[in-house]
Amino acid sequence: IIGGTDSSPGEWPWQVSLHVKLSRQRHLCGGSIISNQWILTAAHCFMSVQNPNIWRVYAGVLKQSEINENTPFFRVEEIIIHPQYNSAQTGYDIALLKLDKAMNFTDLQLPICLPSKEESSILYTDCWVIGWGYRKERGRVEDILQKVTVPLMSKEECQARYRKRRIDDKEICAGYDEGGKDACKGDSGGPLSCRHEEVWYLVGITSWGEGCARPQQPGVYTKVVEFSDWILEKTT
Ligand SMILES: COC(=O)c1cc(NC(=O)c2cccc(O)c2C)c2cc(C(=N)N)ccc2c1
Repeated sequence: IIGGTDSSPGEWPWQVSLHVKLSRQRHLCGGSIISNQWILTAAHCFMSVQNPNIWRVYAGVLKQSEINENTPFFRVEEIIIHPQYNSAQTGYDIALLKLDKAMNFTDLQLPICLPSKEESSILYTDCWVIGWGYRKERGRVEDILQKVTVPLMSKEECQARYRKRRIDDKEICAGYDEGGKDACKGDSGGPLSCRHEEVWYLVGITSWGEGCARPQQPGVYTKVVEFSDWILEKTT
């Protein structure tokens, strides 16, 4: 996260850290708890590592330094990548992780609401992107979960910023024309959370952007409401 601040314990209880354990172990992506057995994240997180057995899901953590060999984690029983996914830049950057066992909800690990299609006309004005990703383009994974507020923008405005690419209806953009606040590498898969009438909704999944926090280069997110049917089909 560029231009953000430290989060507090329990502020974003749906945020999880996805680690890969090979010879060493490291945070690769974020994700969101959407039920006691399912995590929603980005498909591009799995492009080099599709084997479910090497992934570890950490919930209820604020700092990466809290994670050690004694920290409890969930194993991944199944990775479901959207069948139309090719690359982050061409959309459908969405994936579901089925946990090997159902988690108990606590103050530190709770699900976020999926936006419903009926409410897709809501203009969200209080949106935040969070993660342990880079704080600058040539950065590294951060210790304390960072948060930054970003305004949503129209597809037309986003398309005007990304002339070389096609921004499709299943993507949503957010950011500042002057840059300076944005998600970045390592935040991928994490939530773009928007609060509406005291309830938080998972409006976007951090997907990509040209660099990070550059002027007129907004963050591009998978538009979760466009995948409601797919999510329900796969998780029920
Ligand atoms: C795996 O996720 C990404 O690669 C990756 C690469 C990006 N964009 C880059 O151009 C980039 C950023 C940092 C280092 C770097 O090498 C690149 C290519 C990303 C940019 C944003 C955003 N601006 N909202 C969000 C997630 C990103 C994930």
